[in-house]
Amino acid sequence: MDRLSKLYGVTPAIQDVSFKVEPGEILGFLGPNGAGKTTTMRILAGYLPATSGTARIAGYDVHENSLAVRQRIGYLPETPPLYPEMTVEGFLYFVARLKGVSAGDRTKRVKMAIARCNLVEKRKVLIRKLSKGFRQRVGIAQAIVHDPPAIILDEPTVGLDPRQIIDVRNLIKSLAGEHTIILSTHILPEVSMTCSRVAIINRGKIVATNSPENLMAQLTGGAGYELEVDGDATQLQKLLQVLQGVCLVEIVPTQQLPPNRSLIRIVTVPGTDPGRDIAAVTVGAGIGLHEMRRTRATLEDVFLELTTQERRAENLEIETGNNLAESPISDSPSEVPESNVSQSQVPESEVPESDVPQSGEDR
Ligand SMILES: Nc1ncnc2c1ncn2[C@@H]1O[C@H](COP(=O)(O)OP(=O)(O)OP(=O)(O)O)[C@@H](O)[C@H]1O
Repeated sequence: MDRLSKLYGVTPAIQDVSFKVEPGEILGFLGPNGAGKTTTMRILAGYLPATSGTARIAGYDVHENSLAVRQRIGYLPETPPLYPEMTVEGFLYFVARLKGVSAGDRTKRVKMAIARCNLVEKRKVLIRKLSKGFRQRVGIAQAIVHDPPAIILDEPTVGLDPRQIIDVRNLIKSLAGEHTIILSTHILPEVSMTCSRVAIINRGKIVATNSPENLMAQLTGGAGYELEVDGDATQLQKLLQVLQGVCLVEIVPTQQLPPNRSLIRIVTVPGTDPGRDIAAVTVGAGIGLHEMRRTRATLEDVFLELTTQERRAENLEIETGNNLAESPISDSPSEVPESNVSQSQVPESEVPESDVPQSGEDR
């Protein structure tokens, strides 16, 4: 996707969003609430027109060829588009037909989706009788039933219990390779556990794209060392603080060390490694060094660093009055929400239930 923007009325929900997803990879689209994830997912899925910019899936422009795109993607919106009075199997036959799977292939595809999503025992059960975790699996099954090359999952684990979350994450991981997956989430561990690459969005703008490991390595906001030393470390703190490559030295209050021992946390300057000097200064000062270990930035550190940097810069601009043209994204809905979505772009999930068969027998 290239420089995708969406205005709701005059309020920008996303601005100049660009990223590329390689075949077979799982890209995590990570951002806090209201960052613009759902808006981006819906544009990609061909259900919402962008105000400007372009996006292509499997070579097809999501706006100009939205029908072709919808046949080539599986989309799981935040609320799965399920029909409670249908059986799991009946619903999947219905979706397969809707997605253009030929009558001859339907049984094979439905069986495959049921098996992939571990729904064999539930295939004859009415959807309304399923737990949330199983419904989510049905949601994923409907997204893969037509074997699309790309799958778009909007917050796929929201509202699930820890066991269900693990199951759904494993299911998603097992789909990579065969399918290209974009998964939006505001949950950090979801990204590090499931995704090979991450795009971080904050207030409508992409602030970083990389593998979780590279992000953690590059933005070493929390990287450095932890030292366990004998006695009071106040003097050592002063000596370490002036070393080249050292950003911050703090004595961490902890009950977990034996008496007369101190824990020191050192944050280092990104791209430097003053480990040898830290050890030399400590030992040279005659201080007993029990342990010295490296600490690395977590994805959480990276995320906080990126999202708070933006906010800090923005606050500064507001304070100096430079931000009048670019007002921050408002959380209040504008008057022109979905009205610019044409009827043909309304997803199946939004089809009134009266328009769909009420039994699972429509094949
Ligand atoms: N239909 C709409 N009309 C007006 N504003 C909207 C509409 N939908 C979303 N917005 C606004 O656009 C911004 C981005 O919303 P979006 O739902 O894309 O974010 P999100 O990252 O998916 O958030 P969440 O994780 O809370 O679902 C928000 O400020 C939101 O209030």
